[in-house]
Amino acid sequence: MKAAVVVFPGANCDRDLAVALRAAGFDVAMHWWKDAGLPQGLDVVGLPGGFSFGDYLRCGAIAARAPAMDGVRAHAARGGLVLGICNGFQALIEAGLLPGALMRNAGLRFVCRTVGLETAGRSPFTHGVPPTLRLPVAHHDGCFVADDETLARLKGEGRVAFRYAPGENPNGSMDDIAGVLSENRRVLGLMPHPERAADPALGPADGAALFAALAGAGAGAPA
Ligand SMILES: NC(=O)CC[C@H](N)C(=O)O
Repeated sequence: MKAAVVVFPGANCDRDLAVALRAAGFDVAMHWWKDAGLPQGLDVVGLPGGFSFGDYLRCGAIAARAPAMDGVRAHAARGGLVLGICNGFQALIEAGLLPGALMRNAGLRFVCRTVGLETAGRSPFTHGVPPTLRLPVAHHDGCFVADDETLARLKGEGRVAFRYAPGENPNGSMDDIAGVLSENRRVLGLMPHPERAADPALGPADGAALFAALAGAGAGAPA
């Protein structure tokens, strides 16, 4: 199984994401943001967390317009799997691959802590992931908002992949939304960081289940 991680200037989770994907069994290529055209035969494209282009304009706005994103769009259009974590989630929204917006946290502060999550939607990213897990968050623009119609669609179509556990919403996201899926459920944007909690040798490893799900999906397991 093949994966690529797109590296933007200012990304700080690209290596962690590659390590987690490799541990789950993927061959991982690092793909520089300014190179158009992703490697052939990819199962998964990962957009890492961080501060791409210094978070100028809006978080993820410049990354969304990088040459590599044309390849990401083409991969998604073919039904390929795309995982955007934190800044990667922001870039997927800015690129129009996921709906809604990620606004400044409700408390107007950078939030860096571990939060409880509930697995909500069925998808290639959640198959076999336990119903509750704990993952770290680290962001200042993580407050998911959407208009009423979009929110109703996301909920009605089971496209909320993860919610913050009751009382643990760190950023004021509507309906406690922590992660959303595309219409075909093969693009996931997730604010918490599974790649920072994926190796039991380093501490809690609830995030590993998500990469195992992806590996299963890449190998043709049911979504
Ligand atoms: N950890 C991250 O990816 C941070 C995302 C973004 N720079 C923010 O702070 O909201």
